[in-house]
Amino acid sequence: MDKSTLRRIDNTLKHLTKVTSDIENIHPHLNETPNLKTLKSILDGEYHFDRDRLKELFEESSTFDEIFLNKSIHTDEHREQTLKACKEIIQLQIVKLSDMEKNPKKFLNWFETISLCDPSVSLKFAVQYNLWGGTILFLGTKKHHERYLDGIENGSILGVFGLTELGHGSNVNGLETTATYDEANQEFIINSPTWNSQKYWPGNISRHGQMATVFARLILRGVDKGIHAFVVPIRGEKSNQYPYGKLCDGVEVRDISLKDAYNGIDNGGLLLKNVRIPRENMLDRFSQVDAQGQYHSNIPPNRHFAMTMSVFFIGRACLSLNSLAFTKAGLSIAVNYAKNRHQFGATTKSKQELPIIAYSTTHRRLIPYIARTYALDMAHKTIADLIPTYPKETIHSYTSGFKAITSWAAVEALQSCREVMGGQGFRLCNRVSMLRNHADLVTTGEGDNTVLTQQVAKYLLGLYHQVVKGSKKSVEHLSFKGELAYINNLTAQPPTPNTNANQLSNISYHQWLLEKREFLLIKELHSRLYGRHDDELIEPNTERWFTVWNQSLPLCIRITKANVDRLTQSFFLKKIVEQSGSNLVDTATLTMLKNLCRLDSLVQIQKDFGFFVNTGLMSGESKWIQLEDEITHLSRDISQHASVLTQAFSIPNKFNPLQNSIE
Ligand SMILES: Cc1cc2nc3c(=O)[nH]c(=O)nc-3n(C[C@H](O)[C@H](O)[C@H](O)COP(=O)(O)OP(=O)(O)OC[C@H]3O[C@@H](n4cnc5c(N)ncnc54)[C@H](O)[C@@H]3O)c2cc1C
Repeated sequence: MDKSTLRRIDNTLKHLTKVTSDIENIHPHLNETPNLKTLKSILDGEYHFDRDRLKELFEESSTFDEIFLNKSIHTDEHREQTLKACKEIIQLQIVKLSDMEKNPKKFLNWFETISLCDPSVSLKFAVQYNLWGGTILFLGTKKHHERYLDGIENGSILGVFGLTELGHGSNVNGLETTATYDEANQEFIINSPTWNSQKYWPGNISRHGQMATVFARLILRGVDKGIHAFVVPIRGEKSNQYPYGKLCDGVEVRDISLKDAYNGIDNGGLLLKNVRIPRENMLDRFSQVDAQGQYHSNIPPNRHFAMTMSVFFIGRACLSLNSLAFTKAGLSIAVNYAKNRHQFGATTKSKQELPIIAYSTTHRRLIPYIARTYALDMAHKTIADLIPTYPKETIHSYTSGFKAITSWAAVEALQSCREVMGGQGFRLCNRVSMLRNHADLVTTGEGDNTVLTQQVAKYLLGLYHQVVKGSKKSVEHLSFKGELAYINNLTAQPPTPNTNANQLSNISYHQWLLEKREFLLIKELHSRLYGRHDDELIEPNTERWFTVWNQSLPLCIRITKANVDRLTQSFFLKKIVEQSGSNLVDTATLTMLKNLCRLDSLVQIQKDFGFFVNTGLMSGESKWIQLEDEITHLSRDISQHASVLTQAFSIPNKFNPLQNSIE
């Protein structure tokens, strides 16, 4: 990482530590209603026109009617409707494929908005644009760009991203497909040597895909050069009999029948039997094979695979936003229900039944998730701002951590919405159980969450180790940089509030707790791996190292959660400070944002209460009761504005049932 990058990160982080003191001054009361228009414009962001155009299309075109929620439809019909919907979105020409690189903010905004309609549509784009398109854009060179990018963007060349195999999912480094170079013909021979080596899962395989990027082991003169990507045609000329083209020689496909969700996607298995492709079909941005079969690469062999995979962070950010959009829709629908559903009354004699949104348990089952959704939304917006300037490895860590925590939170939130809606939550037409099932896939797709947390923990551990290794100084006297710069300002004792206010409502106190937790967890992982055991250090990359690492995997999940919670709070605060500097935002709206931030931090702290008490970071006899009361009261106070908060998500009417009555 160069010095100017480090300086820039340090400045941003310094700014973030300062913002809490500014923010405490915003008026704390929640009596006034926040401004719906202002909230909506903050959430819609600078590309709000793009959002409006897409939402207009969803409302007006019957292609976006979710027929599968009202009756059983044939899978083929669902798949064709999904493709038709994608083509109608493409016709709006809102984004270009190159926006993934040149304007990720616009691209992410677009992707989040398309996640509001049938989720199969957004996943079809994840396959077509992020994965198939992304491999050509990021791993290919000019010749590939000229040949394929336009067709991918306008939907005339539908493609597959063939990474996962039946035998290897998370550990794709172990995949078996081979690409053997045939010097005489200047061709690669792509082969699936075993049943387990078939490409398994990719969308667009079983029906629509014409081409595929296939990840395979490059074999040159009998030597395995590791995993590289190749463009392989899988279907040929189209005809009446084969509207998407007849399978090419040596290509065998199978369909992965019905799934729990995303049935508009034609996921399948792909076996390649010695399929020949020309030499130029190797995606050669990072490494090349010349006509004589000589291998050239500027990247050290041990970094090649990581480098190849590192380009896909944008797809991971898209899936994260996918699950966030599902949560927004689910919360809107559940709030509609809770407002309109009346059960029981204040007394047995009272004729007037109460809307279930009046019950304290409903507050607790919905409002913290609304707070989390706002917090994660602001965090994703901040990450989108940082993508062009931050180092790739930091963005990789952010997008991995946020994808994991956002999708896990989405499943939890949508289950809560489902239960709040009683039996109505089960009806597919009310969408919530459907959204929950789709959010569930996000915990596995684009990298299994549990596996991703190991990458975040490794990144943070590496940064920590760089500073502490070989130093005789205690941690307090070391100077951390970049992501870990916050450690330099960590005080032993928590900040005391300026006024007589309750410490638990103090945002600086939350920040201190969240920072301390992350720091202590990273320190713990470091001492397990780099500390002395029976007075000796563990040699890295040994069986013993692996045993300790393996035992520490649950800790990696905790570290990722701690890292994402800390970042979420800082990024949310940063956005609030930006808004407070604008004359357009009224005090009631700012107050609401601040209290959503406060509630989210408190809920995350409560989830890990045992840790905070056990480490002495929180003490006091009735702390748990105080924390519980604070969350209950904040949830109650915010609940009176639940409708405004969820209306600001502006879910199109078509996808937002139960707004006026329950049928
Ligand atoms: C609907 C859908 C669409 C998909 N689309 C595509 C696509 O277009 N292209 C493509 O290439 N792939 C695609 N995939 C595949 C997807 O990327 C994989 O499912 C994912 O990477 C996980 O692999 P797996 O399913 O083999 O799970 P496994 O790797 O078998 O994992 C199972 C469990 O083992 C755990 N585990 C694995 N390794 C470790 C470890 N080191 N430490 C601790 N725990 C571990 C995981 O946490 C997980 O819980 C798709 C999958 C689905 C479901």
